[in-house]
Amino acid sequence: MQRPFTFINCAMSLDGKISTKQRHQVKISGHDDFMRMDSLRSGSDAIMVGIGTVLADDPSLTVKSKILRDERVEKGFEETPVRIIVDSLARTPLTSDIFKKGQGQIIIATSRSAPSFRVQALQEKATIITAGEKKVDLQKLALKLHDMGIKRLMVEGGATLNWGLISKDLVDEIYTFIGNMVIGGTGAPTPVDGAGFNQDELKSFRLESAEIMDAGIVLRWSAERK
Ligand SMILES: NC(=O)C1=CN([C@@H]2O[C@H](COP(=O)(O)OP(=O)(O)OC[C@H]3O[C@@H](n4cnc5c(N)ncnc54)[C@H](OP(=O)(O)O)[C@@H]3O)[C@@H](O)[C@H]2O)C=CC1
Ligand SMILES: Nc1nc(O)c(N)c(N[C@@H]2O[C@H](COP(=O)(O)O)[C@@H](O)[C@H]2O)n1
Repeated sequence: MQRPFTFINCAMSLDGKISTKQRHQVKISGHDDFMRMDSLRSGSDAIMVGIGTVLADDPSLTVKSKILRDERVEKGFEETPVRIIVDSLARTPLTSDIFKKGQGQIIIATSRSAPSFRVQALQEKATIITAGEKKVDLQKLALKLHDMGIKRLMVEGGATLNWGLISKDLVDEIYTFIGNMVIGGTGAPTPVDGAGFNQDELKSFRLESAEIMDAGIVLRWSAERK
């Protein structure tokens, strides 16, 4: 299957949480890790998030460094990589920051269950891709994105989208920044939530690097294929 090289980047607390139990965004990374993330954004053809992250964090997903934006333009790319929201029911608010900041293509990946009035409203602002009946079929979406020229895809969560991709073997690398705070909370999201694997289904990743950064550490993992 021809699909983009896909990697997840996330930041978690030392106790393995990516936001609070109220799903409020937490600044886990420090300056250097945000710069590392910006550089990963800039080197990608597209950046993807789930609708849960849009509703919780309202991210813009733009490249923050002017130097990196200028480098992209010099190479003939848009300042901002393509931004993709995985949103089965087309719930993305029309007032989202993603529509207000940055340039370039925005893709909303929906399912056939999305109400047509919401799809029509979003069509004014974004390219709509339909894949799947109730939920977005991530394998079909990956194929379509590859056909559209997206060869390197950065995923910025959240917990449920990460599960959807990893459980379908669609992830090649994971970067995890581990920060120096404890968030706690049984219901607070972790890097990968969803249904979870049974013992005989666990996915393995190989540790490629570990680098002390800010007040924490950044790990890079690559998928071990069976
Ligand atoms: N620290 C960090 O690095 C980061 C933290 N976060 C945090 O994560 C939380 C958000 O995570 P979460 O609530 O899990 O939301 P996600 O961003 O993971 O979005 C999940 C939603 O995506 C949609 N979706 C559609 N198809 C699929 C599919 N096949 N598989 C999986 N999901 C699918 C579903 O909604 P629908 O059915 O409506 O389409 C689903 O509920 C927030 O608290 C945010 O702050 C987020 C990013 C990074
Ligand atoms: N890498 C990282 N470190 C943190 O501490 C974070 N809280 C996040 N969150 C992610 O960054 C997105 C914000 O993007 P914009 O600055 O709006 O472009 C947010 O939605 C999370 O995906 N990441």
